[in-house]
Amino acid sequence: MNRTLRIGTRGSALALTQTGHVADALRAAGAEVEIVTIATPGDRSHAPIAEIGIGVFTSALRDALAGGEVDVAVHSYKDLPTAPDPRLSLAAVPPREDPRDALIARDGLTLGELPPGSRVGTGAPRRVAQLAALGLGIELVPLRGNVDSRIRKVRDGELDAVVLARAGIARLGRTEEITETLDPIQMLPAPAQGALAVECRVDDVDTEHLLQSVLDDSASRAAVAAERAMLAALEAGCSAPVGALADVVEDLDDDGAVVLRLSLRGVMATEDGDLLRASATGDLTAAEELGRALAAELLDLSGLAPARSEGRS
Ligand SMILES: NCc1[nH]cc(CCC(=O)O)c1CC(=O)O
Repeated sequence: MNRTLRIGTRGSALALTQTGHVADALRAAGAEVEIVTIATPGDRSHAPIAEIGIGVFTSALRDALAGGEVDVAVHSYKDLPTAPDPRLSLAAVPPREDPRDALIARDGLTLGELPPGSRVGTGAPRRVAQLAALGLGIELVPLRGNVDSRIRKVRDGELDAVVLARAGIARLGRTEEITETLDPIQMLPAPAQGALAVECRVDDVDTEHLLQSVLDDSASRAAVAAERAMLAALEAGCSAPVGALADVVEDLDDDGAVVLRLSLRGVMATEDGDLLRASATGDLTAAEELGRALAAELLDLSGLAPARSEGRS
């Protein structure tokens, strides 16, 4: 295969950095690649994500890929809608960055050190629900925009702190500005946070094989598959108050041999702001079943579940 692969990306600093890493890995494997920036309506609008809808950052990129303008699309996985796009193949999930959320606060403060009344910026309902449940007496201020502009609000004194994905801060080379990485016991990340999704057209099998062999990490793929299956089964979409985190853990089988398994934790906020939590462990090869089972448990806890015996398709 000696054509140049055109890799589509959003134009934000974060997206360009992420895509740059993917391009470097493909070049190191001998491929010729070219990066093409695609503007998305999500980049142009300043409205809250909950208002402009799921997929604002990703659908223009997917259309450009399906329409043949580019051959590969690189997304932040957590920004993708849960519904599969039949035109495209998820060819690779590269090794995942640290999936946790992080605090950037004034004066090096941690969450527990923020005085009551502190103004903490975050737009995501998932983060709002989990921060509110900690009962710290902080004021949660709606916030969006790119990583740089969010951090600047702390530097400018407009906010006392912001909560962001650690992975985004790390990819921009700014980890030294983090004042606390939040423990998933307090703050479960968004499903697929810290992971990238690398797509190609479903009929482009040469590109699919190249992406898969050069970039795919099976442990990251399995962890993210469990989290996303949980989210999809909760029919929640990307801005709903759902957190999930799967870890690959070592376990012993019946004969005492070490096997790798997936350990999945999930949290869902009710309309009253209560947090429902559940966790389960399952086979690495049955990630989606594990995610669906945990979603069913959370729905049971919420009282919203259809009777288990009816099954959820
Ligand atoms: N929706 C915005 C978005 N999409 C991906 C990341 C960070 C990188 C990642 O999670 O992969 C961010 C910023 C944030 O949530 O702080």
